[in-house]
Amino acid sequence: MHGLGNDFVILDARARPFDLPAPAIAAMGDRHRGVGFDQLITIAPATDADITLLFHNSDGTEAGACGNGTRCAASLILAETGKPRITIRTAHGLLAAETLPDGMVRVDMGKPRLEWDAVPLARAMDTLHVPLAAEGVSDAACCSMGNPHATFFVESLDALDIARIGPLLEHDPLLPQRGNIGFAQVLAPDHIRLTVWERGAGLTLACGSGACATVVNAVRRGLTNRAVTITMPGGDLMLEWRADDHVLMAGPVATSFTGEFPVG
Ligand SMILES: N[C@H](CCC[C@H](N)C(=O)O)C(=O)O
Repeated sequence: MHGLGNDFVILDARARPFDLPAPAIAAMGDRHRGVGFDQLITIAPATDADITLLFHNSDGTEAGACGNGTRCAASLILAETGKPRITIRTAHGLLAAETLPDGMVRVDMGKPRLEWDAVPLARAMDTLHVPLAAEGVSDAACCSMGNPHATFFVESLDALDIARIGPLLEHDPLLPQRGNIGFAQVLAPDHIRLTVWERGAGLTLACGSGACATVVNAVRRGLTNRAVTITMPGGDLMLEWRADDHVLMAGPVATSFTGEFPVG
């Protein structure tokens, strides 16, 4: 499936639990020799929710959150159960998802974490002004949506060589668990243009948790309203950082193909 070109292989492990080792995930994630994906999403049973979701990047590493993947997997369970709303157990807590009247899938991505050790950063500092820098960018705003995000607000995205500076910033020592790196251009108080270099997956067409982190950081910097459209290379997501601190994200989902994968 994909959400705005942010693509996923979604495995249903509810009937038969399995544990894929990191090298097997990376092999499946290889776009030339495997299936290829930004993230592998595993649907597992839950005792206190409709499902549990686990996320792995295409390099085999685990991620605590994945916004677009959550929307995609949620759409399967919403269709399967016929429920108007489902709950999802993730490493970032219990999330809720629903289908909107226009067919978009909306997820309540929970609350952002703004403390330096929650991002996490390497040492105590103000997460609104983090001295990360690379050619053309400086002064990041950081937060966690269950995974680490750094956002750079720039005059123009067109001047940046993101494929070059993205991996340098992802691996900066200030980010001990590495980071998802967002490059944001504020077009209007309700509109942001965003490209994300993802930890463990590289340049993506869209990133849901990155879009959540961007609206949070933009509002903290006084740059936008709390409700914004975020335009990424793959398309638009609708974001709202509500007064109760929850971040809501809505957008389209699509199924590319279905199949069976032998897990041994
Ligand atoms: N594509 C995902 C983000 C994956 C984050 C992952 N790259 C990490 O290591 O945290 C999304 O839509 O939120």
